[in-house]
Amino acid sequence: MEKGLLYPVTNQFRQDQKLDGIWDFKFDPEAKGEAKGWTTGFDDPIKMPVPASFNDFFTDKDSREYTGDFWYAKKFFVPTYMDGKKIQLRFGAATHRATVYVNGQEIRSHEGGFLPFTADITDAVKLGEENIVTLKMNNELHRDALPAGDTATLKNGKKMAKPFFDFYNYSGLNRSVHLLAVPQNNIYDYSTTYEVSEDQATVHYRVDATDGKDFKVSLSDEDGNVVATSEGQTGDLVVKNPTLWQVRDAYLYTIKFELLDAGKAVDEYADEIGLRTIEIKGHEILVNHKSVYLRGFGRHEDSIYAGRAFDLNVERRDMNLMKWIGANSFRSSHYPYDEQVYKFADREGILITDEVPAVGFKMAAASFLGGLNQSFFDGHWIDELYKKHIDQVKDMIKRDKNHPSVLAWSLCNEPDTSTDSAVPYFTKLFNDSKDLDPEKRPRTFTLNEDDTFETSKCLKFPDFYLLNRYPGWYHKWGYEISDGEAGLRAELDEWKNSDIDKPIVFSEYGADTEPGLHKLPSIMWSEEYQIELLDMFDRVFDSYDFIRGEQPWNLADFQTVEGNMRVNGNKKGIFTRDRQPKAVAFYLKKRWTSLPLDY
Ligand SMILES: CCCN1C[C@@H](O)[C@H](O)[C@@H](C(=O)O)C1
Repeated sequence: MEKGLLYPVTNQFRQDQKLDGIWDFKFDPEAKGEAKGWTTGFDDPIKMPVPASFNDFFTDKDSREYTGDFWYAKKFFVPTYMDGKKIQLRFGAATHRATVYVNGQEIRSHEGGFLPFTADITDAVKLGEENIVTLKMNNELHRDALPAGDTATLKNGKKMAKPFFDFYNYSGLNRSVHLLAVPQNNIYDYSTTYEVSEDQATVHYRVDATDGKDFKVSLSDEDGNVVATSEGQTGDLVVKNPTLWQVRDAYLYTIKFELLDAGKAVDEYADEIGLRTIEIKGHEILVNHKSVYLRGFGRHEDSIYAGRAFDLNVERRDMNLMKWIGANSFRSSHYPYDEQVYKFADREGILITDEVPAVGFKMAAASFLGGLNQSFFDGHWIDELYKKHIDQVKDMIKRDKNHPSVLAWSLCNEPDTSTDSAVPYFTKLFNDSKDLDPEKRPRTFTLNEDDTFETSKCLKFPDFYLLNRYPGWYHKWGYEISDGEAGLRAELDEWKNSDIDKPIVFSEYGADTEPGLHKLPSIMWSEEYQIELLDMFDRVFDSYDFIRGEQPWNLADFQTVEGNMRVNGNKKGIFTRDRQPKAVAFYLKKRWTSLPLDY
């Protein structure tokens, strides 16, 4: 678990320099890089862009599909003005694990390919000189790691990723690398909680520094006017006649913390926050005490060329597509996204269900991807897995807790909850995570269609339900879709007649659709069928008032493992992988823009 995960800033006390660009890269299939001295660099490097997944740049299959150890290296200069500071390297995402060396000195290791970590290199760097950072990385999949899968060894000795999940195992330095210089005595974390009413908002804050509790705190509006001040490690900022952060109508204040030593400022950290509250009341999801109906998508960080790398250009396009279609939310399926995604959503007033990469915890569902047909939670790997799982839940919440756009935390995607062995695992997970978020936002996980009202043994844990349902695609498909609708209604009638009074959001449903394939009457894979399937689901959604959200799968087509069920990836996108609309996009736009924005 990381001590602090504040997003890097430059100010009068801090320096943030990105090391993005071309790095040296080399595969290490024999895992002998250390023995060969690669900790201080290596010959015959491949010139590799960062941030980027390495896979799709290559023209040979062995390189694209490479699984095992691989290395990055980059020379960087540390200016003398950083002398006296704590000097750090911050990696936005190293997928899936990394060991960091600076000038040949091992600094630290990190497990988990979708959350940042910081390496303190103060004692390893040479000031006023060129230094070298190298990373030994590895992208193998294991049942006791997130995301879950296996790594097979083929008869030719090459390793192969066997994901228990439906997205490509893109690997590498997928997000930016920052060279940071911060004061020895620095602010490393803060949190806020809110009370809001028409004429007043109160921001309860807490701020933590490595040494000292003497702080000055201010809150400014979007015009730079200071609207409230406070002092001390904890306190309240009271705003009269506030402009609240609303769904699709965002307003961001700037909170600024100054750390004082003997009355003199020695560090400062400023960030944008939104004044809003999140509640679940009965089967309603409330933002600022007002019921919200979620409409949006499951997504992936995925694009042509750079794979899973964060790309500002793609994110700008995706945000515009979501605004165009009338969406107000998305789930960060199936892993926490780059921090800049949350900043975009903060600005656009879009709600995020933030999901940790606990995906593939279900052998049966993974069977078409090569899993086994048994209960995942009966496995011998569970104890080791749990340590990594809760560690990444802690870091996800620590990193993302101050974003107004974060609505809820999804602690798992489609776990195997129909067996008794899942219950102790989820009991521990929900106990260990209940105090991590100062705002106590709702916690949930997605329920696969094997995990129904009848069969799941873990329905008591989620604060609201995320249902992934695929009648019309994975069963009762084509002309049989009417039986699919009947089955869906039968399950929802059980929820309706039960004593459960929590919101249900449909977090996945959809049909693979080849853009440009038209058929009258429809046929599966045609654009017409995708519309028919969504129209069936929408008829069902409109029949039950406890359904408080619809998030079809997926915003855009995305890459998966190759297989006889995938046509160059998953084609359930409402938009193509190059972000152009399929016919269904116009159907959804008409439905969603007919609803008030803040409905
Ligand atoms: C059946 C598993 C649920 N869901 C997970 C998601 O990651 C997949 O892409 C999606 C699908 O198969 O299209 C199904």
